[in-house]
Amino acid sequence: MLPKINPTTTQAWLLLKKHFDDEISRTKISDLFKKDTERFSKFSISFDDILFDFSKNLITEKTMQLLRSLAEDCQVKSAIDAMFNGESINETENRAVLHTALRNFSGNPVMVDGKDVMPDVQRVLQQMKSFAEKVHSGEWKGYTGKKIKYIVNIGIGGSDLGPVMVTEALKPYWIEGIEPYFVSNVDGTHIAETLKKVNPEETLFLIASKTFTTQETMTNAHTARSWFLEAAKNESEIAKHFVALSTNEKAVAQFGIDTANMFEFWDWVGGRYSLWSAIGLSIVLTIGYDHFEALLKGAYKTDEHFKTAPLDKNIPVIMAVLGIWYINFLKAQTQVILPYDQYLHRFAAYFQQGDMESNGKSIDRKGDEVSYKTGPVIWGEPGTNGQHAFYQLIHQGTILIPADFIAPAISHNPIGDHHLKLMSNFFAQTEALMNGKDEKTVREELKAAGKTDEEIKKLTPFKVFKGNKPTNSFLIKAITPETLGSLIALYEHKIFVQGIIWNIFSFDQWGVELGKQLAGQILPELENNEEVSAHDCSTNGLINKFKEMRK
Ligand SMILES: O=P(O)(O)OC[C@H]1O[C@@](O)(CO)[C@@H](O)[C@@H]1O
Repeated sequence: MLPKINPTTTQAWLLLKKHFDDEISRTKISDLFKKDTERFSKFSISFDDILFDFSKNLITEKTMQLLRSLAEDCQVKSAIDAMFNGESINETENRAVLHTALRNFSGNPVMVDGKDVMPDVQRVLQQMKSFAEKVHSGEWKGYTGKKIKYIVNIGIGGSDLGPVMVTEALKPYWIEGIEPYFVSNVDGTHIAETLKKVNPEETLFLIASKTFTTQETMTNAHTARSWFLEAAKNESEIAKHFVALSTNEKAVAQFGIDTANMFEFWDWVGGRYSLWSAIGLSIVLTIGYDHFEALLKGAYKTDEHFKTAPLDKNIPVIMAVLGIWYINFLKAQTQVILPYDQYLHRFAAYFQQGDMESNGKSIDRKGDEVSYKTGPVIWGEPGTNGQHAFYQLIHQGTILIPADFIAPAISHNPIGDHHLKLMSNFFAQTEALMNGKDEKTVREELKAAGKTDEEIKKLTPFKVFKGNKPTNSFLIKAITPETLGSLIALYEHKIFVQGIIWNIFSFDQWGVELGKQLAGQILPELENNEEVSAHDCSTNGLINKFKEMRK
């Protein structure tokens, strides 16, 4: 069981509040750098091919000591051990939380309810490996004897976002002749547009669903099945073109997929933490098993770091407590993730589910309403595009937005001077956010530009940058399967630590149920032309207008 400590009752929380009021509220990050030339070395950590620089945060050594104390007061270390040891820390669903077991290369067992789960984990990994080898070699053929070329993953949320993000991030590693596609939305456009790009003879559908009951996925799966049978005619051909990734063998069989073509995973794997499991089959088919294993090993390295590093040298713990510092003491409500790497264009989207579905909670582990802020809004776009979209607000807006900057030192596409220009922006933005530009400098620049005194007086307020905007920088040697695995796991564990300190349960998602439930009630109302009146007048009005528009 997890500790049930209200963080606001800890001594560290009270001291942090005083620390902010007495010191930090009047501190400038740029001044801290002026006072301490060793600041970068004090507040950065090298972790294999990843440099984590957190020196451009609004923190002092005292801040970090107090934040570490907060983690200690909230018993973060024992919670970490409880997770890795397979305790049922997902208490509302009475499940363990063991996505870490999926990438456990220690050789040690992982016990769930008295059983070592590692033999099953390794069996499924081997099943994924040998299946992918058959597909890639052409041993596995479609119903007309052709090799598989198109992989269509049908899934949503954790059964989609992870495979999409990883296959996009690792595009340089794609296997020649394999094209992955992902269908998630129940909007018919999604599958319609995808099916235009593939053909039945060369397409393998992966029906990815932990529960195998999700409306969007089942609807898309049945549409794909009908589309396929229009060409193949015989239901016996389905087995060559449909496999299932699920925990629900019964539902898979009921759908009509041979359970021999099922790649299983288990209820102790959360959907948003499942890319390491059978849900990752689309990744294996796209980049090959060896690269998928490297991804797992990268995450495993982070797991070992997370388990063993002291709290003040523990990257996920530092990421987590910095987030709490900004959310609970400096009143930030969002966190932006800015990967300066086009291949990582779905990285922020992935952690929208990972973070917001984990920590978007308002009831604590005792069942009481929390009295403090919890999970932030996660958002972001690749650099430099974000600079031309929303950096105005980050630089000169009225809300504090802590930012994570991520970039590879080495590009997979070293064309001309593109990468140096990208990186010059990466370095410049965190510097600009920290230092800003003061009034004196603005006036001098305007004067040098030949502006009149009147123009200078008028323009200066708009051109001042207050600065003092906090950022983290992750400088990665190159985005490879291994470094990507490590990076993803860093964020996973950051989310875990924040949930522990916020005294919430990060591994259930009851908040997604009500909408689905009401949609199930409304759907039959849409299937006839009768006027509805069972809802509020807005919902009634909208539904009735919808019907009118379609006449
Ligand atoms: O994998 P499945 O069972 O189809 O669930 C898909 C997604 O739906 C949820 O919103 C839960 O209902 C996410 O947590 C989950 O990743």
